[in-house]
Amino acid sequence: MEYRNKLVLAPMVRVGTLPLRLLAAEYGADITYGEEIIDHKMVKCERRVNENIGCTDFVEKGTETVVFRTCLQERNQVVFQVGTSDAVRALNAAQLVCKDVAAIDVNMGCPRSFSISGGMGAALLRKPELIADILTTLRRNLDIPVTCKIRLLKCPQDTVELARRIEKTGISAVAVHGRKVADRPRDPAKWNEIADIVAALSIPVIANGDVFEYGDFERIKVATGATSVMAARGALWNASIFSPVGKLDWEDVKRQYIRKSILWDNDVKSTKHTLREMIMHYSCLELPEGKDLIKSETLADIVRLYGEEKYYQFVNENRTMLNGGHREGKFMVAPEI
Ligand SMILES: Cc1cc2nc3c(=O)[nH]c(=O)nc-3n(C[C@H](O)[C@H](O)[C@H](O)COP(=O)(O)O)c2cc1C
Repeated sequence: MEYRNKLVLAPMVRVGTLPLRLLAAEYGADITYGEEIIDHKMVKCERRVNENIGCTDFVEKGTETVVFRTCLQERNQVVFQVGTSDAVRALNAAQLVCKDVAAIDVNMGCPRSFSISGGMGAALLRKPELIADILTTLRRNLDIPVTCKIRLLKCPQDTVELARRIEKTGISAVAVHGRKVADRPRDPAKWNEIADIVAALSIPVIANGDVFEYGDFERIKVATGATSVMAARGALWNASIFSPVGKLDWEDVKRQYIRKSILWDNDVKSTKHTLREMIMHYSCLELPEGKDLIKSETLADIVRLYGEEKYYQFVNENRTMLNGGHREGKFMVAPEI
């Protein structure tokens, strides 16, 4: 996969499942990261081709829990992000999925206590030897590109030093979230500190932080010198941020997202969480839509809430026809109803 001059959908837990990834790609994202999946969880999964939906699932053995769902359509652009604190376990997780995705990324930026206490995410930033072990092990044993996503350290010079060590492992690119571990999302991203890293490295840097409009892609590129740009919240709120013709009305984007959730039978928790975030940004959860969404327990409830019964019925009655296209390498497109 080529990492230069790309628009990238950032990894987002619960949000970056198949419907949002495909929607972002339709609007113009070149590379789409999946949500972080912890290696412990992934190694308990088996790969299953899901003939009914027309996708490939990684399902926790002994359960029907889908941990990761992907499809042929995104094969050349989807990145599997793993949460890990151990090179061998990370490799085992990556080997399960590497034939179905375009690249593997290691999360080295997550500040949540769950990650830190497990030695994962941002905890890795303090362990350059372990970083080198994980990245080198993945790179030597996988045929697809390996990358990582970091945050800034307290001292800019230390971040540059760490980035140089990361580059030496031979990975294909590094994504830099321009915030420090202790920073909150409302703190402005430090584009100037991303620029220091870009200046020090030869591999592509993917700049991340505070991209909310299409024009911000160019602004952050100019400010940092980075070749590629990654957007998280801007894309979660309105996936058409990737469209060069400008953002579409969020109600239209929301409808497309719901239809993709139906088409790919998305986990209701993911669909609900993503819609909740959109509503909280553009509207208010206290209004009837938000209240009804909170009460929804199944995808069918969400279908009723948004008046998508006809579409739901069409998809469910025509899965065989839709999936036939998938098998032939064409892609599933349900007509407008
Ligand atoms: C809902 C949500 C979930 C996130 N989950 C992940 C994740 O799984 N892995 C990761 O590396 N970063 C995760 N992040 C961080 C984003 O990828 C990104 O680095 C951060 O939000 C800054 O980008 P932004 O200013 O465009 O939002 C998440 C952010 C949000 C808002």
